[in-house]
Amino acid sequence: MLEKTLFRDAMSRLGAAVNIITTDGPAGRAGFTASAVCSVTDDPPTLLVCLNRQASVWPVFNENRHLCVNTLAADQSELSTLFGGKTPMEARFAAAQWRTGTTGCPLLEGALVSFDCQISQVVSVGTHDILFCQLQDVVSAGAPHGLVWFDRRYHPLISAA
Ligand SMILES: NC(=O)c1ccc[n+]([C@@H]2O[C@H](COP(=O)([O-])OP(=O)(O)OC[C@H]3O[C@@H](n4cnc5c(N)ncnc54)[C@H](O)[C@@H]3O)[C@@H](O)[C@H]2O)c1
Ligand SMILES: Cc1cc2c(cc1C)N(C[C@H](O)[C@H](O)[C@H](O)COP(=O)(O)O)c1[nH]c(=O)[nH]c(=O)c1N2
Repeated sequence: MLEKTLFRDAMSRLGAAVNIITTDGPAGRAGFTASAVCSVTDDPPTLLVCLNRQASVWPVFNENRHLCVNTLAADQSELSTLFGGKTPMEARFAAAQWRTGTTGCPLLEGALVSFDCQISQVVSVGTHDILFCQLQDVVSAGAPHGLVWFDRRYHPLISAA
């Protein structure tokens, strides 16, 4: 089998949007940073999120069955680091402004776009769960200045006027 480090080095060459995945419900509120997010199908509108089952947030997402994918703007990289592990949950949420989406999940103020979803299917592969998420609502912001995780660093993505 291919060395884990070889795989990670290769994957570091794939630029990806940076997202904060949030949830709220019977198991409480939680959020984590994810770059493993991808469109699946537009009928029904579905995306996927890969979540490590070792993450402290895993039991919360597993019980709530709803999540919101908040795609970060160029000026939100510090928030990504905060939600990227180890920080207590209250401190993560205290660093930004939120409102409640139609599913009850937290929507991040200033995000490029927020996909409010119901988890429709879960498939476990190795260390991760693939969460298939059916869209219930979508909220887009104005200026699309994005944020990309590439070569183990953040890069602003500025849309030409
Ligand atoms: N898909 C993921 O779970 C994922 C993705 C990015 C970053 N991370 C976390 O952030 C830390 C720092 O990442 P980095 O990009 O600076 O360096 P890294 O060398 O750990 O990772 C390089 C790339 O490999 C992939 N990757 C990393 N950990 C993975 C995992 N456990 N499962 C599947 N793919 C994985 C991602 O595409 C990542 O950008 C990682 O150690 C990891 O804990 C996890
Ligand atoms: C840029 C970037 C990108 C990702 C991550 C981190 C960072 C910094 N992390 C790790 C994830 O955010 C972290 O494991 C969770 O915050 C859970 O950490 P705790 O277990 O709560 O400390 C992550 N984890 C995951 O399960 N799927 C993913 O796609 C990603 N992507």
